[in-house]
Amino acid sequence: MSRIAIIGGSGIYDMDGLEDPRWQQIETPWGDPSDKILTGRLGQTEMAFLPRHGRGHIHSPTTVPYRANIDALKRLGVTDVIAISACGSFREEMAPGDFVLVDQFIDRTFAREKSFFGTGCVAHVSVAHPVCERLRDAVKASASEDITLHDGGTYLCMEGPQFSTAAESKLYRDVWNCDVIGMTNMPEAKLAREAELCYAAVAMITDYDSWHPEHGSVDITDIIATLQGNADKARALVRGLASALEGAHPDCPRGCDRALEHAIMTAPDQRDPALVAKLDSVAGRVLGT
Ligand SMILES: CSC[C@H]1O[C@H](OP(=O)(O)O)[C@H](O)[C@@H]1O
Ligand SMILES: Nc1ncnc2[nH]cnc12
Repeated sequence: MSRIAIIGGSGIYDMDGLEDPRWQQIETPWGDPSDKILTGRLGQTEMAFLPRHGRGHIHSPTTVPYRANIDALKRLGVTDVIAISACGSFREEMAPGDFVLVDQFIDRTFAREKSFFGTGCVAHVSVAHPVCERLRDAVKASASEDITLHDGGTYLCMEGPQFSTAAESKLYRDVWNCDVIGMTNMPEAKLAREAELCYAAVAMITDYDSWHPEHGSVDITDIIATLQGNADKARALVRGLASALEGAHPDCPRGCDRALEHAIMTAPDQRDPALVAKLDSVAGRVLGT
C-alpha cells in the first residue's frame, strides 16, 4: 500500500483533518528526526507528516537532520514524499502566492551530510531526474483552480541561513537560469532517492529574492505574511493528493523505488558491518538485512 509523507517547510508545522492522528517518536541510527511524526489517515490513504524545522521552528536549514528524517519516514513504511517549501522566485511570472512544481535542482549546499553511504559501504545512485514524474503528475491533477501552479522549475538550494546577496541573486537568475531558490530541498531529495522513495517538491513562492528592480530585497516579514496566506491552499492540495494516490503503490515507472538496484560498489566481504547495520531501513532491500 502507498503511504504518503508530507514534509512541511517554513510555516507548515501541523496537518489537520487526519483520522486516528498520532505523533510518533521514531528512533533512527542517524539520530532524532526534526520532530515526532504525525501519522493518520486521510480517507483510505495512510499519511505521515513531518515538520522539517520541528514544531516551533527549531532547526536551521543547515541543522535539519535530513538523514534521520528520511530514514524515519522509510521506517514508517512511507512510499512517497511530497516536500512543501517556501521559496524565492527568479521569474517575474512566478509571483508570491504561486506554487511551482520543481523538476530540477542545483545543489549549492556545503555544510550537510549528503549520503547514507560512505566508507565501508559505497553507493552511487542517479539523481539526473531527482523528482518522481508520477508524483508530479498526481500533484498537478490534485491542484485546485485557486492555485496558480507552474509546471516545472529549477530550484537553487543555497546553504543559508542568510539570504543571497543581490549579485548572487542575479547570477542564479541570469547566468544559471534558475527559477526558484530555497535552503532545504538538498540533500533531502538526494537522500530520498538513496532510500528508494518517490519524491516531489512543491515550492510556495513567498518573494522575489533580491534581483527584482521594483521589489527591493527579500524581507522575512513579507515571507511570513505570504506563507500564512498560502497555508489553506497547501492543505487543500494535500487532501486532493491523498485521494489521487489512494490504493496500492504501483512500481515506479521512473524506478525511484529501485534506485539502489545496482548502486552499491563495495564488495560484500569488504562491507563495514556497523554501517550495513545502520542501513537496515534505507537499503535493507538490497543488502538483505
Ligand atoms: C522562512 S524564509 C527561509 C526558510 O524558508 C524556507 O524553508 P523551507 O524550505 O523549509 O520551507 C527556506 O528554505 C529557508 O529555510
Ligand atoms: N529568497 C529566498 N531565498 C532562500 N530561501 C527562501 N525561502 C523563502 N524565500 C527564500
